[in-house]
Amino acid sequence: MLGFVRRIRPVKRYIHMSTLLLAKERAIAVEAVLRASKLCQTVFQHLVSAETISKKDKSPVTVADYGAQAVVNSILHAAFPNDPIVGEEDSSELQQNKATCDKVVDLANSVVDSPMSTDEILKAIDLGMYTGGPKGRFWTLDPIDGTKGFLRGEQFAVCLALIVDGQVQLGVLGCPNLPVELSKPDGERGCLFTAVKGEGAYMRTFASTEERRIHVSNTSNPADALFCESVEAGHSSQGDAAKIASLLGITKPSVRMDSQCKYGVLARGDADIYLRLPVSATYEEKIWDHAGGSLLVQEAGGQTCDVYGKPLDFSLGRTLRANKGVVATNGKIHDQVMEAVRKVLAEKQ
Ligand SMILES: Nc1ncnc2c1ncn2[C@@H]1O[C@H](COP(=O)(O)OS(=O)(=O)O)[C@@H](OP(=O)(O)O)[C@H]1O
Ligand SMILES: [Mg+2]
Ligand SMILES: [Mg+2]
Ligand SMILES: [Mg+2]
Repeated sequence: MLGFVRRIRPVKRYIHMSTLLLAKERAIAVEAVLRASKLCQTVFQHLVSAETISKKDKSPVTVADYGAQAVVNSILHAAFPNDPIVGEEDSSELQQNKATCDKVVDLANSVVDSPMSTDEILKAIDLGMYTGGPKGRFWTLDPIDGTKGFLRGEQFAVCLALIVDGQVQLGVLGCPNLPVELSKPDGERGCLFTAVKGEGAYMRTFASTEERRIHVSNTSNPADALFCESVEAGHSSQGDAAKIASLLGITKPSVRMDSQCKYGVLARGDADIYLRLPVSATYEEKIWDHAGGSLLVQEAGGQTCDVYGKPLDFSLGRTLRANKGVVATNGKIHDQVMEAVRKVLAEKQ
């Protein structure tokens, strides 16, 4: 009996220690995402579309994008100085525009404890230039995912994830404009989703620190499923999503939403399928657009893969270059959804 106790004790201690270690990363990530979300909310509420700059890829980038990346990166760097960061933005264009740069500095300093100089802010943004890869640990940040949603006054998210040896271990999504209950759009808004690998998925509101465990839906008949997809028609790939829905017998209109908020609503059971079909042969999905959200769905009991059924591979650099598109479901209807995706994609060959 004593021998048995001796054998299990070290195991217990190991589990406890690993949870504690993860707890620091989780707490810092939550703090960073909440502060960046606060910054985004300030801009969101006083949005002036003239403040957007057109980047080469024509996606709108706002002062909030840069400010949020500066805030998250500086908080991460203070807590984990050796951790590299794969962030969406860099400061090259910002450095050419002093007026925007001054706004970013003021905005970032409005949510951090110790004010940073312009130079410190630019350096913090550029901490995000890591290339990613298969070894070691790094963070990946999308300071505002769904910039188009942000500019339209709809859904956007601050998305942060920790990747260790190619596996997503922690994901935190701040969704400042997401209704706490999707069916009550006039009710409270602001949701924070957190998932640690092996420890489940959680949601809290911005107004309260109380977390509740979340789970995907129980929908087991694909015909009853609710689809969630991007607002951009282009991401639905010329009616292919509609064909897939029709093969599954789905008659309900899809919920269209920008950003990784889609993973959040799937994880908490408000939708059953998130479909992201490949938009072009050459587009590679970015790791920061999927890392946190895909872990969240898995930890809530769902499944994620690409349109060919391959696991999302976060070990190949800044993009998911081995994958095409994304399919995320509540798990129960995953096989039927994948079968319909296969059929519709095969018709195109
Ligand atoms: N051509 C193309 N194909 C696929 N994906 C693209 C493409 N262009 C951009 N992006 C990325 O989509 C991110 C926004 O995803 P959403 O799901 O919010 O899309 S949508 O805006 O509702 O269409 C968006 O993230 P943000 O830039 O952070 O908003 C982009 O990384
Ligand atoms: Mg972008
Ligand atoms: Mg994005
Ligand atoms: Mg972004």
